[in-house]
Amino acid sequence: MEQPKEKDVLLEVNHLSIKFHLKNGKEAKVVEDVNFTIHKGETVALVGESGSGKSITSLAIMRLLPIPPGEITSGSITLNGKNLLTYKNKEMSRIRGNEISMIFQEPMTSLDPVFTIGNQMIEGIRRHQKVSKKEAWNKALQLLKEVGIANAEKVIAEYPHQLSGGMRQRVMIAIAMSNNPQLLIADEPTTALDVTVQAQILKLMLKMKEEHRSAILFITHDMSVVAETADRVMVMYAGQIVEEAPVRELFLNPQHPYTTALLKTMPSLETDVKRLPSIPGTVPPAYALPDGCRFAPRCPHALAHCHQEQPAVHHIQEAHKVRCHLFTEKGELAHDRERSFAGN
Ligand SMILES: Nc1ncnc2c1ncn2[C@@H]1O[C@H](COP(=O)(O)OP(=O)(O)OP(=O)(O)O)[C@@H](O)[C@H]1O
Repeated sequence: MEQPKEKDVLLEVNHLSIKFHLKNGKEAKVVEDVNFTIHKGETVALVGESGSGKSITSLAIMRLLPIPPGEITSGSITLNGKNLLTYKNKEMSRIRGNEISMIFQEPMTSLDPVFTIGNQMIEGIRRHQKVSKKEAWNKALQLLKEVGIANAEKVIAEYPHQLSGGMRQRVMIAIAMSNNPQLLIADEPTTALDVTVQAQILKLMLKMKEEHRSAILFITHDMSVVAETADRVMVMYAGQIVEEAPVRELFLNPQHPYTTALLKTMPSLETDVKRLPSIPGTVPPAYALPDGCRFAPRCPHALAHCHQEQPAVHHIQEAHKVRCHLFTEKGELAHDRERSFAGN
């Protein structure tokens, strides 16, 4: 993909921080000072282990966070220059399913079991477009064909439970694309499917994205999926983005020790899949974050300093940023860290 231009900015998340007020009186800082931009037509992956805050970030963009107990403590989420956080609920329901759509891991949670696929699709289309029932029906049928459902005339009259997991996810993609969204948020859309169907669904999402000229925010914990889909990658750890880079750059030149560790969890042709490494330790809970760098307790390169002070974000290159004490202000390896790397 060509270098995006400033005027092509679609979504801007600035200094977003979110906390949850827990029943035991504690506070959980689930997202902290998250900043990123998505350009028109771009596919951006948000990657990280379970519990890192990926879903909470996407729910905040959709304005679907449970508030309370959730609270957006700072920041803005701007779509086409307008801050979604200032919208009234009614205005936001016009944006949702229209300018921004979302696909979840488990389609049964979004599909209504008591309505046929056709009725659900028509409802969604007519909520945002002034078309007759007949026109909406034809559009639904055409979309089902576009997502590769061969017997669309039969499926349109069926109920969600009558379809396989892969078919339901195809239907969800058809519904998500039915109003030509500018941004599609896909939260682990293939995790529940078997490997062959996963590959088909990923291919289909990218095809639909091209045809409808949408951008995608792709949420996943799977680096292989990132390699196949994304233009740009953001790595999230314990509520913060710790590294961001174009996909090729991230895979060839990862800088954050967490990114390096995540990449090692990726199967390759040479790896024995049964012996795939996992990252030692776990993501700290958002109500008990460590002092200093949040990854320091698991980091093989951590020094005393890392356990005391939060690292700032450094630019390695224009589009490559990393939040780590390994780097000085100029984005160069810090002296003492250079020695630590050399020793490993
Ligand atoms: N309703 C809630 N109340 C309190 N804490 C919550 C709530 N929902 C999520 N969290 C916490 O927010 C943090 C981030 O969760 P989130 O679901 O965004 O992670 P994730 O990276 O998407 O993980 P996964 O891949 O498992 O979905 C976790 O520590 C989680 O326990």
